[in-house]
Order: sequence, then C-alpha cells, then structure tokens
Amino acid sequence: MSGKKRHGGKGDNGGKKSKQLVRAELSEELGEKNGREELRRGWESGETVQCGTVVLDSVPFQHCVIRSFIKNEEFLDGLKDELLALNFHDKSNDLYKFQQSEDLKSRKEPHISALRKVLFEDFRQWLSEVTKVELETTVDISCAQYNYTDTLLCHDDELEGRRFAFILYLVPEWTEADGGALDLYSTDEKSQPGPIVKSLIPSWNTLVFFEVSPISFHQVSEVLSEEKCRLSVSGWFHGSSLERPPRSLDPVPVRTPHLPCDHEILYEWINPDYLSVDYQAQIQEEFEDTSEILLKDFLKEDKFNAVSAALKTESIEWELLGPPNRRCYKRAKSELPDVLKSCMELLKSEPFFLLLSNLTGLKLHFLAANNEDSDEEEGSSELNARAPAQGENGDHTAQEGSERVPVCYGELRHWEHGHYTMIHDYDPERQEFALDLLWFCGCEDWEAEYGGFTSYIAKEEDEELLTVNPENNCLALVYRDKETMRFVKHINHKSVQRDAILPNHKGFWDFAFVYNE
Ligand SMILES: O=C(O)CCC(=O)C(=O)O
Ligand SMILES: [Fe+2]
Repeated sequence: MSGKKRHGGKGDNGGKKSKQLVRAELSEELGEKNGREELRRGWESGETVQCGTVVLDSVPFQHCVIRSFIKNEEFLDGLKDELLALNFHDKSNDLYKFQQSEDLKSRKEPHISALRKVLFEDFRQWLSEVTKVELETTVDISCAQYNYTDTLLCHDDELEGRRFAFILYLVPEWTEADGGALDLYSTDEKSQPGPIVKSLIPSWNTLVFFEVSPISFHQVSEVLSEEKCRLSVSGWFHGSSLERPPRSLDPVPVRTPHLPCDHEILYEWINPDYLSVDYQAQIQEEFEDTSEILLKDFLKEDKFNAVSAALKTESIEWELLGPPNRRCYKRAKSELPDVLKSCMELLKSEPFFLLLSNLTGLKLHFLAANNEDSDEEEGSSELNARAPAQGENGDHTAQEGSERVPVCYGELRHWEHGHYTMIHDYDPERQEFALDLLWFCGCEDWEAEYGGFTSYIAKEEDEELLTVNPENNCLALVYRDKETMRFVKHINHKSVQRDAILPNHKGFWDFAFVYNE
C-alpha cells in the first residue's frame, strides 16, 4: 500500500478513510428521467430547452449550461482549496495567457479524485444519454486560473478524439464587467468565425459543455477584474470526432516589384547615418550573423514628426481585419493623407529596395547582385551597393531560367487594446523566406507588459526566437526562414491606462512590409 506518500493539498489527511468520505454527487435534477428525455429530444431537434437548472441551445452551436451542477456545495469549497494548492504554470503564446495546473488525471487529492469520478462516470453517462453519442472513458482534465489581463482567444478546440468540451466554474460573484466571459462566435458559410453572438458569464458551480465541431469557435474574453480569479476545471469527453471540412486559405496579398523612383528620396527621408557605406557594411555584417537588426532613429526627425502628426491628427479610414481565429487589428485603407502615402511609397521604392539589400546582404535589387562574383569590386550605384553574400537563403522555387523579381507587400496598421495576430496553418506567410520590416510610430511609454510585441518562434516548437518591441522611429528588419513563424501578442487592458493619459491617440501604429528576393 502506498499510504505513506501524502499528496499535499489542504484538507487531505492522507488516510484512506477520509478519501472514502469525500464524494461528489450530481445535482438531483440531472438524475430525473423525464427531464433527461426532454433534453434528449431538445438536443436532437436543436431547439432551445430549459429544464430546471439545465439550458440547452444550438445557437451558434450546440451547447448547454447546467447551474448548481454538484449537489453538495461544501464539496466545492474543499475542491477549490485543493485546486489552489496545486502547482500552476504560466502559459503564454499567440492564443492565450493564463495559468494551468499540472495534469489532474492522476492527482490523488480526495476532492479532485471525487470530481474526476463524478465527471467521467456519472456525468459521462448522462451526457451520452442526452446526446446519443458514444463516449470513451478517456480522462482529459485540468484546472485553469485566469487573472487580470488573461485570455484565451478565438479557437475551436478541434483535436483528434475530442467530442465534448466541458468547463466547471469555481468563481466568486462575477459580472459582465469582470470580463472572462465564454464567448461563442457565429460562423459563415465557409465555417470561419464572425461576430460573437452569445456570452456566457461564469458562475460558481455552473458547468458548461459544448460539442467540439468545425464551427465551435469560442474564446475566454480578457479578464478585466484586477482582484478576482476565474478558476475553472475543464477538459474533454472523447469519442469519434466530427468530420472536418477543409479550411479556407487566407488570400495571398498582392506583392509588387519596386516602384521606380529617384534616389533623392532616401536623402529626404532616411537618417543620413544609414546612408553611409561604411555603416551599411557594419550593419550588413551584423545582420548576416543574427538575421535581425533594429535601426533606431531611422527616419529623419522632421519626417518622423510629420508622419506622427498625420497619424494622430488626420482622418484615416481603417478596417478591422479578421477572422478572429487569425487576426484582429486595423489596416488603413488605401486613401491616405499625403505624407503617409509618401511614406508607403518610400518603402516600396527602388532606392529603398537597394538600401535594404545593402543593409541585409539580401538580393532585393539587381545592383546588389552585380558583384556577386567578386568581393573586391565596389558597387556601382550612387550608394555604392555592396555585394550581398548570396547565402543559401533564397527560396528559389521559381521556374528555372527565369530570373525572379524581388517583390514586396506592405500595410499601415493601427494596434489598440484587444488586437492580436495568431499563427495558423492557412497563412500564406508560412513556409517562405522573407525579410520582414516593421517601422513604429506612436509608441511613447509603451511597455512590453501591454503586449503588442512581435514574437518570432520556431515552427512546431514553442521556442521564442526573437521579440520585437514597438519603439518610436525604430526600424526592425528580420529575416525569416521556412521554419519561423511570427505573431503579435494580444494587447491587454493594461495598455488602457496609458491610452487614458495620452492626449491624442490610443495604441500605436506600424508600417509592416514583407520583402521577397
Ligand atoms: O474556460 C472557459 O470558459 C473555456 C476554456 C476553453 O475554451 C479551453 O480550455 O479550451
Ligand atoms: Fe476551448
């Protein structure tokens, strides 16, 4: 007998006897046969059914809310204590920020064990009866804490074997103003999530379950309460998954070759330090080592001020981009005030492509490749283009013999509270070699803890390779290979305090361009 080993939690006096005393029971209403039959019919027909403490609904997808889920209330207090005594790990990536407990599958604490038993025995059977879905005995359960600014962005839960998701909330008095709602998204004809059509506010001893399907898009909205902890136990009942239709690819942005333009444009716009041949050579050397570089004070001060002023005071039309399982930020429409239009043109211009070649060693301009064969030869352009080291880094998938023309795509973006991008399988940016350019404006007093930074990670591993923090007039150049993905971290509620004291803007802006050799 392994009675010697004690498993921690408060209220656990280790003995076998106390374990047997701790029992969780489902609310009596769940035991009633008539109710169960009515719910079964409701589930089958997709109609909304309220049956005592149980409410079934199929909009926007089949889900159910069960209030007073566990009969013995005092059991829940014991459960909560055991859960809070567990080790929690900070989890943070493009999709979420919250704390997760160690796996609850084999924890021996009496209340946790009893909850597992009631969920995966009694309740699983109830669920099978109501939904007529055969469920496996697989135990898949953990505990989560969402505190101030934590969130789990839009996702569908789909993973082989998951048939129903469940969440049991152990929260204090909770209102809409506390955030942390379980939001359900509607979907369009291509099964892409659109607007949120239902928000379930968590409440003590309420269990929500829903069918995991290609349209079960939901999120935990950001917790806005600075004091309350949104504690929950959640997991999945497994069974055969529903069929998954292919997802739609994001439209590939139209990439264009450089715009012909006089070299004067560089002297008008760019800090002259970056136009010095020697300094460019130094930068290129560093870039070739690390594949990234930050160039501070990149634009001349008057240009930076002019762009800043235009962003803050001129009227610009923005569109909010989705779908929410992939991105949420504002992109400027093409009609722009003159100075911003000129700035966009600068970044697309031929001299700028050549400047980027000189700063990075990438072949973004034919002049940059001229002296490919000879290291001694100096470049022949006005800027003395230096030979870039033509590494193994080009994705030369173009048809053989045809010279590939370097291209770019760029947008002006506005980042505010609630905005983010996510890594996903249908991104045309996946699996390519590219030079990313970010140039920032409106970032005064921006803190990393607000989010909004761009994080580069190695595909498949969650390993963070590089973080680019927004900083005024700073140009970030990052060379991305096929194994590298990036996202912009969710901008959280802490940023709102800063917004409140800034005179004329919220969040920040960036010009985001991608260049391909
Ligand atoms: O806590 C919730 O309300 C939902 C959690 C969730 O969606 C998940 O863990 O996948
Ligand atoms: Fe989920």
